[in-house]
Amino acid sequence: MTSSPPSPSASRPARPGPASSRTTPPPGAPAPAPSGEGAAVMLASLAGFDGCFGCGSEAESGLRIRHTGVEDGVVTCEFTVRREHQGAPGLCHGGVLATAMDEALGGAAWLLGNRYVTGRLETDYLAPVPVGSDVHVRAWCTGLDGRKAYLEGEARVGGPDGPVAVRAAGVFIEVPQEHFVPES
Ligand SMILES: CCCCCCCCCCCCCC(=O)SCCNC(=O)CCNC(=O)[C@H](O)C(C)(C)COP(=O)(O)OP(=O)(O)OC[C@H]1O[C@@H](n2cnc3c(N)ncnc32)[C@H](O)[C@@H]1OP(=O)(O)O
Repeated sequence: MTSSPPSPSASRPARPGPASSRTTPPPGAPAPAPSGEGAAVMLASLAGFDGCFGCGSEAESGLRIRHTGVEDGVVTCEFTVRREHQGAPGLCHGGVLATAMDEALGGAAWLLGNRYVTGRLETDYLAPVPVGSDVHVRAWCTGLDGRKAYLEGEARVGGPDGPVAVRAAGVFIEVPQEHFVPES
């Protein structure tokens, strides 16, 4: 009689959530109440800037991520994996997917009504993402602690309810406008 190997779900422990201790808000850190006002103020402050590698229309080599909405504090965006995004043959590069997560978590941070930069970004890759895929990303804030905003997000393949390919958690740090360098 031949025996078959145990199924992955039987042999491996369940995967933990995306956040490590460094991307988990400290006990008591408030989760912000959703508000559309912060997004409006921040979008106005970015008016005329199209150079973002993630979402900028003027960034020719960028991902051209499309921001599709904000609801109850959750930011949604999407992009299509092109040939130039490959890592291994036929599959999206992990750094490209990390960029998309950075963009979405960053958007959920800026939604809070202040300017934030990425301090730490953690990513779990759960499934390969083929070239040609539409990748749907969502992100939300899990807590605020002084200048630190804690964020989580996930990327799904093929549609908003498709299989989860990436999960991410991060800490974004609030900075003043003067942190940025004016374009020359
Ligand atoms: C819908 C809305 C759409 C909006 C669209 C817009 C989308 C935009 C999307 C954009 C997406 C793309 C986004 C991008 O690509 S952002 C570009 C990539 N990121 C950077 O360039 C950041 C580079 N780093 C720095 O500039 C400085 O180190 C910063 C400013 C971050 C801190 O230096 P600063 O001297 O100012 O502050 P501090 O050192 O006193 O630290 C302050 C607090 O922060 C805590 N800390 C610091 N580092 C980390 C860390 N790694 N993990 C955890 N925590 C960290 C630190 O412990 C301290 O906590 P506490 O001691 O107070 O408790």
